[in-house]
Amino acid sequence: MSQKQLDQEANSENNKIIQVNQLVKQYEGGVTAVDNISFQVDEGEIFAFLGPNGAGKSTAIKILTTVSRPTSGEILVNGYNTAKEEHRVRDAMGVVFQDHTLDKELTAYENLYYHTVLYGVPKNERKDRIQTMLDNVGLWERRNSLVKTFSGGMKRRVEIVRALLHYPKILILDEPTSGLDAQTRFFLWNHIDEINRDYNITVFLTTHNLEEAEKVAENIAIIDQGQILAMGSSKEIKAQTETESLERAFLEITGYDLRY
Ligand SMILES: Nc1ncnc2c1ncn2[C@@H]1O[C@H](COP(=O)(O)OP(=O)(O)OP(=O)(O)O)[C@@H](O)[C@H]1O
Repeated sequence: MSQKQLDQEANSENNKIIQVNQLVKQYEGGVTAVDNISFQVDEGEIFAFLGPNGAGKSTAIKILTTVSRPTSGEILVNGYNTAKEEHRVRDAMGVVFQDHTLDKELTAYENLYYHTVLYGVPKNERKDRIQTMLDNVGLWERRNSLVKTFSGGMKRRVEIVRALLHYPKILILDEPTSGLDAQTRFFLWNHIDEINRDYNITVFLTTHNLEEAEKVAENIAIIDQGQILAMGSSKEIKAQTETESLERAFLEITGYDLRY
């Protein structure tokens, strides 16, 4: 048995679908955006990665999603190294980035179809998957509209569909609800919760909305200045800080000073 197979067997045994080991990222000019962090995410859990502006969340997500490489340390996704086995890692995950990334000049259907081609979804399954998933977010009727005519909430719903079309094991959401109205936020969190429960998809998310994180996440890591300052369930973090809400616990842990 190869080392890779042994590693993967070990991972599946203890169910750690994301393993972050002593991760460091230094940018040119000397900023240490991620400063030796380690944590693990169990398969099937909803994990929230929280921190103030500039804490290092996006930097860590870029490494996790193979967009950037670590200075040292590593991230293993489903047993594969994000810096060395990019394709395997990308196949295992669906990503919704903070900024909208759909092609505005194409229709919703065209955007999604393009993704199924790119990710090798079998040809005879493409239309059905798109129809079922667009239906689930209430947008099948709008499939032939150009994305540039969509509201922010509609775009986000299409982006979540796109992230799921190739049946990933992990869904990565970087501030999925920022700038969206209460109705869309309510809908999206319920949808994410449902996907997680029905298909055992692991969800790794960042958000500045701590109330929403508290409702949806089973485990939370709080990062600031590149370092993890607290980790556990919302209940555990509140108990550690003797606070009543995650928002207050977060402020106690990361401090009350404004960030630049
Ligand atoms: N390309 C870059 N070059 C140099 N420094 C960078 C670069 N990208 C980010 N940084 C710095 O690294 C640190 C972490 O930034 P990062 O964007 O990862 O934080 P964040 O937690 O995602 O913040 P936000 O909540 O505002 O999105 C900050 O000090 C930031 O200024």
